[in-house]
Amino acid sequence: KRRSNDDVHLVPGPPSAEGHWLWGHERDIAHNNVSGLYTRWFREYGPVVRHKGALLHPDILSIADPVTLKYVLNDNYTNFTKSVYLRPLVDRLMGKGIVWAEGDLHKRYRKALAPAFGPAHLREMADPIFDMANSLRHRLASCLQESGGSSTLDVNEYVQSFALDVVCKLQFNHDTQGGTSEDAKAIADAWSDQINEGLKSSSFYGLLVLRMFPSLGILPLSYFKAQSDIKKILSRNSMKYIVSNDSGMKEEGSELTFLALLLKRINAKGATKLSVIEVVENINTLLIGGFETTSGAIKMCLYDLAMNMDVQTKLREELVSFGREEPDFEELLTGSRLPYLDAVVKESIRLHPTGGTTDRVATNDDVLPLSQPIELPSGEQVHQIHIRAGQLIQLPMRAINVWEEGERFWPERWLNKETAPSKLGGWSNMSSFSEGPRMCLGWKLAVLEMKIAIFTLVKDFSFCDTGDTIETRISTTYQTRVVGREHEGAQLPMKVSLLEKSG
Ligand code: HEM
Repeated sequence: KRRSNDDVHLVPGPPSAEGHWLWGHERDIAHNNVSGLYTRWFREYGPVVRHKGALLHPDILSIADPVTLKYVLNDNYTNFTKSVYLRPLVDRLMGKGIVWAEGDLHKRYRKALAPAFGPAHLREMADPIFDMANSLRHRLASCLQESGGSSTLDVNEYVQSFALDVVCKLQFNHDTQGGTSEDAKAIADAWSDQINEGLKSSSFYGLLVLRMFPSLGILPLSYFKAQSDIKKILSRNSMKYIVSNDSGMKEEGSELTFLALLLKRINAKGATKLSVIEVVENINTLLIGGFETTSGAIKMCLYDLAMNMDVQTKLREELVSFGREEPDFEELLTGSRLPYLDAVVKESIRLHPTGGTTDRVATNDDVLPLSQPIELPSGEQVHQIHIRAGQLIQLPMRAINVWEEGERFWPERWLNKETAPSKLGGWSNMSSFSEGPRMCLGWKLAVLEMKIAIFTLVKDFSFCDTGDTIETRISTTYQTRVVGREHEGAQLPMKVSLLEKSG
């Protein structure tokens, strides 16, 4: 009945026979590098692709067409919610905050949270972020000095401690002392447990079964338990600051923490009023949303530089010749004085959108517009796709970004209007932070943090490839591990050396 009522069956895609009878194409997607299969399919079949779902799930649509994306994420976004696969996962990890919310609740949260990311507040964040980047630089330098100036390190670990440092400082004005405080250790350990659980094949099957039977989320499986543990730790942490009335705010108007800003909403009147529980769930959301994604982006940028030493050298020359210890907020955000740093960061975010992939489900029947018609074998052209309520749509961000622009790491593309991406919506015509009314709220902070970290680290250290083959997988977000040493879990080894001038 479904097939006769919509156009999904007309959309081209990989043959059903290529997919597993029970797991469809979804198992192959999960067992390939992030977005790897989607990239191949978009090239082969065009920017809208149909593939087979697991466990007899109706066919799934995956989209890279800019016109269709704009329709789903922007023009008619209220008709497309996150799926029963994604929302419970978000709830288990961080609660029913802004990432989980839909409809009016989402609008209310967005209005309440947006001021935390306004320009005035962001400007105040740059100095503390530089302080934490310098403390990371010292930690790394002293570790390398102990081993003669050079060593193979899991860059993941160092960058994660920095990102956690930053987010705890901005949330609560809590100093994690380079990730060594009790609170920071509890969060980091619980986080890496759930990432490593998520990398196991069992979690892939577990999540698909859960998509079919959402109520099974209460089963005591280790992956689900690891996710709930994170939420418990985060909520306990947030409540501690709320109950002790220590929001980290020193005085009105100065160093406003996220928590202080949100606590003001408890006494607010009207649409932006929040309850204590709503504050906790949103603070948890900002902590996780701001921690893992940004640390992933910094680590992947260092990896890109390690794999492209000519780019690393060219970038270092720009940073060293900058002339001052630190660029200011505007110089960082606009890239005006550091154009190559800006290009490197954009190129890395294009190739490694650390949010990984996201999805949407149509709540009502709808018609998807296309930028180019689909040509059927009969020669007939399909100019739009009728879909039914319940249609699942995948948005594989990496494949979307590389579909027209290519997979080569080439920062120079951003230095010229002719070669810079221009077709997609979202920041710098990329899907990495999504687009429309649900676009990433923290994108400016993420870019600021990334640039500060890369600026500070690349001036003083060199990052080289170890020769290990690195594979990328999604476990909540974009993860890396070493082929042949998958059992060691998420990691990103690199040979890091202290450059002479700072020795
Ligand atoms: C490189 C780092 C980051 C990336 C790649 C990233 C990516 C994304 C993406 C793709 C979404 C949309 C997800 C969807 O709708 O399905 C999103 C939403 C969101 N992000 Fe980020 N993010 C990053 C950093 C941050 C930071 C630093 C924060 C805040 C501290 C943050 C807070 C949020 C919030 C609150 C939302 C929900 C927005 C809404 O639904 O209205 N993100 N992010």
